[in-house]
Amino acid sequence: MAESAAPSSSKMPSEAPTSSSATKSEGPDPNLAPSVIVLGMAGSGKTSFVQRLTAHLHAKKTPPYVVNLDPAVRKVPYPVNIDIRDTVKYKQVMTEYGLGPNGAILTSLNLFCTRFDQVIDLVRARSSTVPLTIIDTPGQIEAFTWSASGTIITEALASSHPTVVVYVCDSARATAPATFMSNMLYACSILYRTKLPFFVVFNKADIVRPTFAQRWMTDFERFDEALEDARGGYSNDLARSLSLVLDEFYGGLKTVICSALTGEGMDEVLTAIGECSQQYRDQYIPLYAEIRAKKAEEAARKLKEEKDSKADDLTRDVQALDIGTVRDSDDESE
Ligand SMILES: Nc1nc2c(ncn2[C@@H]2O[C@H](COP(=O)(O)OP(=O)(O)OP(=O)(O)O)[C@@H](O)[C@H]2O)c(=O)[nH]1
Repeated sequence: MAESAAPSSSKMPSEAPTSSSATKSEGPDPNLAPSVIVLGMAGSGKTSFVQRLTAHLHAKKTPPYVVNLDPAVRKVPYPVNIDIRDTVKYKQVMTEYGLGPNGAILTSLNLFCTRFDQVIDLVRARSSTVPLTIIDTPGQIEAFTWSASGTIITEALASSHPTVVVYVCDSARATAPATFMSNMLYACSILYRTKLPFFVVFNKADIVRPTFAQRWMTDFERFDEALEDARGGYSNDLARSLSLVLDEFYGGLKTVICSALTGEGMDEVLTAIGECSQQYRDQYIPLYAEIRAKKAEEAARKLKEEKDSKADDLTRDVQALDIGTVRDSDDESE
């Protein structure tokens, strides 16, 4: 890792890790600086957004701590503190294990995540001197959001200190109602999967003003009209139904309009991060405590079941032994 703690990539884990040593047993510290996980579809502008937000914070003389989790990116255009590429060589992973691009990204993340506890330690150590930690993720969103290592990394951060998810949406592409709906479905699934405080950034506002998207989220009729204009047949019917389903999701959703190109909206992004960090303290920590208590209860129940079943086996063995002993002594007396 750039503040380097390097897991060796010479051995490929046979499958994705299933648990993390990164999970801090003592529970989250709400007073540490928040970590911001930046997600979004390929090309939505995640890296440009991280670059702009980093520059914005540098200009305010409060530089952030920055982590790059994209092993396949050729050039990182911002000052990075921890870079997955210093630890895992993506091209080497590809040739060594005969993998395609996506398999190599997943494997690189798996390798990195086995030592993510060291990243957490570094992030926590810097927490008193930086306003926030920004985490850039791989281009293919599913490599992070639907992988075991993505879940482990997210949970390791969330169980350590305030963690916020930012979903970057490409406003220019979202003008098509079906693409907009795909983005919203993705955003919604990430929210329900991570349960973390969350907001959507409508990026590339310099190309298209994303006020249309905000209107679609608050006024179903407007979205319906856009669907009529798009004339997409079955997919429009589907988008219409989904829009009604997503109504509740839209209701509690924070959105920010920004442009990573011009720098528009960066103060609003910082405000949203602040609000989400507070939401983490007020809502996620109690939820997390509840989840931990449930898990501990479940583990204790399983342990007791195992012990009881072993005790039953032992009793049966002893009984069988007794019967054998009685038979043996009967045989002897005969
Ligand atoms: N006009 C404009 N272009 C942008 C903006 N943000 C990003 N771009 C452009 O969009 C393209 C993709 O941006 P990236 O930052 O590489 O997007 P990404 O999501 O990190 O891409 P991958 O990680 O490769 O999926 C680049 O050509 C950027 O210059 C923006 O706010 N306005």
